[in-house]
Amino acid sequence: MTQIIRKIADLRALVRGWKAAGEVVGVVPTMGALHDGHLSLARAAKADCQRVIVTIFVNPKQFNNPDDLKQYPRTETADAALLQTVGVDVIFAPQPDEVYPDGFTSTVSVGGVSEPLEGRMRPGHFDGVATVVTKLFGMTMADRGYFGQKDWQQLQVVLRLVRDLNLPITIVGCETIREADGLAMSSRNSRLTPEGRAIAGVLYAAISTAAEDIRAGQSDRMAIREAAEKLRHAGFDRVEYIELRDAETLMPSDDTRRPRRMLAAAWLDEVRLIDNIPV
Ligand SMILES: Nc1ncnc2c1ncn2[C@@H]1O[C@H](COP(=O)(O)OP(=O)(O)OP(=O)(O)O)[C@@H](O)[C@H]1O
Ligand SMILES: CC(C)(CO)[C@@H](O)C(=O)[O-]
Ligand code: BAL
Repeated sequence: MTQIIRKIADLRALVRGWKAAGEVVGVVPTMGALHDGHLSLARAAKADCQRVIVTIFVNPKQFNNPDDLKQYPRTETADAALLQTVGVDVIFAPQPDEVYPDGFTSTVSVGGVSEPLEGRMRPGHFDGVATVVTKLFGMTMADRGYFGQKDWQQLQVVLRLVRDLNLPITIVGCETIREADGLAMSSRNSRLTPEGRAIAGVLYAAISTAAEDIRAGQSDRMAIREAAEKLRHAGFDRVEYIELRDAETLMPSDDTRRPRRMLAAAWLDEVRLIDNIPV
């Protein structure tokens, strides 16, 4: 039976018991409105760990856009039913004042990898993510943390955070789960209109073709320009960025000996879609 816990003290008491019994604890941090992408992380955690905690917390500190925070989908009852089917032990779903009580003033800020791309477009976003993730690791005392590659830059930020602060947790990056047309599953997809949803798969198709063309010898700049054209032609409202970067540092890179990643963000129906693939 999946248990819902809202208080940090209750969670810690339970986890202490598990740890005393020598059990490995996995955590899957989420903001809820769960889909198969999240469930794949929970399943990966179940495969590796004796105990699995899924956290559901719409973290106000990582939203730079108040409308985005207000409109963020909240579906806790359905989420709990889904997590029950995966055999998750605990849903930790605290209220904001449990996580950020009066007098809270600390911020965790990861340099370098947090700064470009999402960091530039969503000022303060990764400080909010790094702060809450550090707190969730502390609250859950988990041995392993599961994150999706869909949020590639976030995964690199978390890996850097754990290395820099010597946090006693192993981070596992899990593959992006996609809809049949290639669209990366995301809670925000539910805000697309039927017309928008019909063209949203072009984002993955366009960056996949660009990556193939680059591997075949086309210039990075030309391949990226063609991908952006395809998005505009399909009906995307705005392409925020399509960039080829070092996969770990997220800095511009033409060093083909190191892993590189193509990352993109584009607007459709006032929904901001992101995606990324290896090159
Ligand atoms: N399609 C997916 N495949 C694999 N992991 C995913 C996918 N979508 C989200 N995740 C991962 O699930 C975790 C929680 O993400 P989050 O709750 O923000 O969901 P989301 O669907 O990405 O929502 P958003 O609309 O905010 O992008 C993150 O580690 C994220 O990378
Ligand atoms: C990791 C996370 C749960 C932190 O709030 C969030 O950024 C997310 O859902 O990817
Ligand atoms: N999925 C990353 C969290 C966010 O977009 O705020």
